[in-house]
Amino acid sequence: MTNIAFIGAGNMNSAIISGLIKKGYDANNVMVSNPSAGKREALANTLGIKHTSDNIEAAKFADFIVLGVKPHFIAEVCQQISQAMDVSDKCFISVAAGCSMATMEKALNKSCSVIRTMPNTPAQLGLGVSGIYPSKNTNTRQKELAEQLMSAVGITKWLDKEEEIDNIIAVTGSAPAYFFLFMEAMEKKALTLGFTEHESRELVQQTALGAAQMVVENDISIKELRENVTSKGGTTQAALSTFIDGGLEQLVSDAMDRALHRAKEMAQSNR
Ligand SMILES: NC(=O)C1=CN([C@@H]2O[C@H](COP(=O)(O)OP(=O)(O)OC[C@H]3O[C@@H](n4cnc5c(N)ncnc54)[C@H](O)[C@@H]3O)[C@@H](O)[C@H]2O)C=CC1
Ligand SMILES: O=C(O)[C@@H]1CCC=N1
Repeated sequence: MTNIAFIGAGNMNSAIISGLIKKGYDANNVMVSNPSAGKREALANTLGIKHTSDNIEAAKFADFIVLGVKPHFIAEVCQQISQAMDVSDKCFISVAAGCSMATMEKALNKSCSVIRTMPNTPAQLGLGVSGIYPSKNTNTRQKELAEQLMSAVGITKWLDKEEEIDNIIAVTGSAPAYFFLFMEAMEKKALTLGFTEHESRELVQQTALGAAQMVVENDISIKELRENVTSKGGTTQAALSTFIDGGLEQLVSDAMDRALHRAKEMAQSNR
């Protein structure tokens, strides 16, 4: 089994590591590195993986290095590692939004393999979606490993162009938060209707789960599923017309455009 190092013990790397270990990847082959001890130790204690505060130690341990730090730290971490060792046989896989392949390749200063991936936090449950875009220097074995890593935590979509990573951010990377925002709003309203906090959450989460599962298990379109709930002149139609009159579809489209645009802006400032 290949040793994998995760640089950063934050939300995204934790989600991937949890998913990977749940899928049966040997914890002895996984090391996480993070400067502060709290999240790193909690993760290591829960999952039995190795941990360190030293990125160099983690990078020496592994051939496959997952960069899960904020986008503006990616180049700095690449530089730190490439200055400390020969990285030519290593594969760097970045989960960062808004940090380009060119920026990483420059910071690594070697023609090693770099892969950009864009997962999302449902990876924690094995229900993630990851876009994957490999550099020209990535060999078949490294691509297979990337596929093994990301498919352990959900479905994968290999991309032909780097720009498509930004589209994936808008459609899946940021998108769990869109649904959470909607569920939060429903939960708040349920409270005002007299349900307890526990009841409000349970009612909303079960409805969201049921709706998502209906989409998964039915061959009919999402539009048709919606129409099946909507009796003519009934309560659902009354609710939906409020969303439609409020411009929900345009709002969603604008929000996704904003995510896309922000990814490009970040890539410029993280050069
Ligand atoms: N949270 C999400 O839903 C998603 C996040 N991403 C990407 O994942 C990356 C990380 O995001 P989050 O996990 O949300 O952030 P986070 O803030 O939860 O995690 C970042 C972690 O990196 C650590 N760190 C900071 N500097 C470090 C260094 N020099 N060496 C090692 N560790 C260091 C921090 O202590 C922190 O634990 C970002 O680049 C983001 O674009 C991608 C897809 C989804
Ligand atoms: O908000 C962000 O920038 C990251 C990338 C996708 C999800 N979270």
